[in-house]
Amino acid sequence: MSWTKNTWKRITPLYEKILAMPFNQELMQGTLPLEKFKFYMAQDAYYLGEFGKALSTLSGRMEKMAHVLEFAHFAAGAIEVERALHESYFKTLGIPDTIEPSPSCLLYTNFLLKEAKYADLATAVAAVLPCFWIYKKVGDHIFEQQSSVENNPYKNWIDTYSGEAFAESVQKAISITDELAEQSSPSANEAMFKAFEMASKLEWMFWDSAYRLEKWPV
Ligand SMILES: Cc1ncc(CO)c(N)n1
Ligand SMILES: Cc1ncsc1CCO
Repeated sequence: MSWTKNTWKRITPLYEKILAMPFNQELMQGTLPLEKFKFYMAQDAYYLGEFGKALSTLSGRMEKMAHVLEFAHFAAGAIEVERALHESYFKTLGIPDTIEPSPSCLLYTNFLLKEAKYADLATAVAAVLPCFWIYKKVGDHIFEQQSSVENNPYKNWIDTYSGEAFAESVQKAISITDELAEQSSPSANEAMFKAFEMASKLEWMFWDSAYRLEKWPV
């Protein structure tokens, strides 16, 4: 079984917890309070900028030219989505331009930047994969379930992550990760799993922190 197939099997209980989160359930129903969505949007803009830098670092660490190029495209894609958020939601929702990251957001982005720079290459790639794959799965799930909901105010968000362009990137990221896993030892494959699992937990925390409008304790 491929590394990614095996990993998805092991991560499924956590993925199901993510689907059941009130943030995602209410986003799907269109009932998520706007204040929570605005908080999420602002934090996600910060996230996408740092995520873009992590992908850029990974691009420069790749051995195959095809992979250098793919990760450069991913990095550009993340920054373009960030830009698009500023052009659409930021203007209409009146979100300020400078964003202080919440504790969970900073924890997640710093984890990704640290892995991208210092982890073994295969582990570093496994650390960024949940950002692609979990969003694709959540986006598809919400898209399939929301046909009964009319005029969902979060349609734009849903369309981004259930769309064809994002699907192509996700498929490429999955196949590069499997290629690197095949060239790695069983213990390296387990280190990859640990990084994937950590990033998946941080995805859960990111949604949870938005729902709670997380603040710094001091
Ligand atoms: C927190 C988070 N993870 C993943 C994605 C998908 O790029 C996103 N926009 N935000
Ligand atoms: C993972 C990801 N999220 C937003 S853009 C992007 C890279 C795809 O181009």
